[in-house]
Amino acid sequence: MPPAPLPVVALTLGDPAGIGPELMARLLSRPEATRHANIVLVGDPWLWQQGQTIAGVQVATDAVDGLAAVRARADRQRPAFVAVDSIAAADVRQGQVGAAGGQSVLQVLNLCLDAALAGAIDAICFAPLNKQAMKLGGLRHEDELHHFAEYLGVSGYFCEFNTLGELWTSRISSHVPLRDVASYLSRERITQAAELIYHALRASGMAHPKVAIAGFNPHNGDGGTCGREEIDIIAPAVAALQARDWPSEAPFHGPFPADTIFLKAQAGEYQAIVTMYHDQGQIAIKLLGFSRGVTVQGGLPIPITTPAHGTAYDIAGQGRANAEATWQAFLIACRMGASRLK
Ligand SMILES: NC(=O)C1=CN([C@@H]2O[C@H](COP(=O)(O)OP(=O)(O)OC[C@H]3O[C@@H](n4cnc5c(N)ncnc54)[C@H](O)[C@@H]3O)[C@@H](O)[C@H]2O)C=CC1
Ligand SMILES: NCC(=O)COP(=O)(O)O
Repeated sequence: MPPAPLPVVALTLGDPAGIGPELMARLLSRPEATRHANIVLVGDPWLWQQGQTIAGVQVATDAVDGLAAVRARADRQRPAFVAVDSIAAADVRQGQVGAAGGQSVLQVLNLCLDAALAGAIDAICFAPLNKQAMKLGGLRHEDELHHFAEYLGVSGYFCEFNTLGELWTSRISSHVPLRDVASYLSRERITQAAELIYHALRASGMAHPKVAIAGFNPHNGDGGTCGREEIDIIAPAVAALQARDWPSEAPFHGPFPADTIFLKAQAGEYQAIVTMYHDQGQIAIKLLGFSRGVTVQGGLPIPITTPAHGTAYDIAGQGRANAEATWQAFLIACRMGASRLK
């Protein structure tokens, strides 16, 4: 029997002024990488070379004309390389925000999104980008996920999943100022974020994921004396979820005080937590495993993953970046990409 086809997974170098090129060089220097996917790296040749130099590795690649040529390659033992001309070396100041860097990231990601829409690739794993640079470089949305959703024509609920091994989180609000967060809370958004992560975990192979819904105010609002969002919005959303027709016990529970729910999830009681805002989930996930955290862009028609950490400008160019989260993001992209081929 012929071996199962490998998913075509596109990798990008991320923000040129950050640690992304170094991370991708470390990732691709692992010989086992090409056993998980038919890999195609998309980037500027000078930047790829710089990343390898910083990481202290050299990785042989096969030049291909475009992303459409990758699936049919005979030899997948080396990553394919699609060269782009998105930025000049003279326009990059390592460790500094730059509009040219943000524009370059958008150009490369759009190329990958076009390839995904054309069916030429099965998943994308991107190295960290810098949202400030991207906004300077032309991003019109609060973050890249909103850009992806518009580009791919998504009409349903989408949000980042932050994952650490078997523990996943979804969000009601994301890259918005903290003072605006309360205005994002609604029964509809909470039920959609809960169902989205439930179905994503089921699709990833978990038969009966249990989902906890976090509260919003300190101590879950202390019976309404410290904020009413739990009573007015979150508890009714959980009740609406529980009232639906589930094959066995309803998989949704809450709201729970946000400062302790991660302890229960860590003990295995829940596999997912719906968080109300970015740092409610991310502080916990990053404390539990900074070097393994992965962000999955949830609700999109193709899998897109990235490490949970960012561009780390303070250590860019120093050869000190830990590539484990990038490796985990790559493995998730490979798994999700492979499941689309079945
Ligand atoms: N995957 C992505 O595209 C992500 C991008 N970002 C973006 O990154 C930019 C900077 O974000 P920050 O909040 O400063 O977080 P950051 O994760 O870039 O840096 C926070 C601290 O963690 C350290 N760190 C991060 N990654 C590391 C690694 N692989 N190895 C060793 N140390 C590491 C940094 O040196 C720094 O001290 C922002 O524009 C943000 O939007 C943030 C998270 C994810
Ligand atoms: N660029 C991806 C990104 O910023 C996701 O990180 P986070 O919002 O999950 O912290």
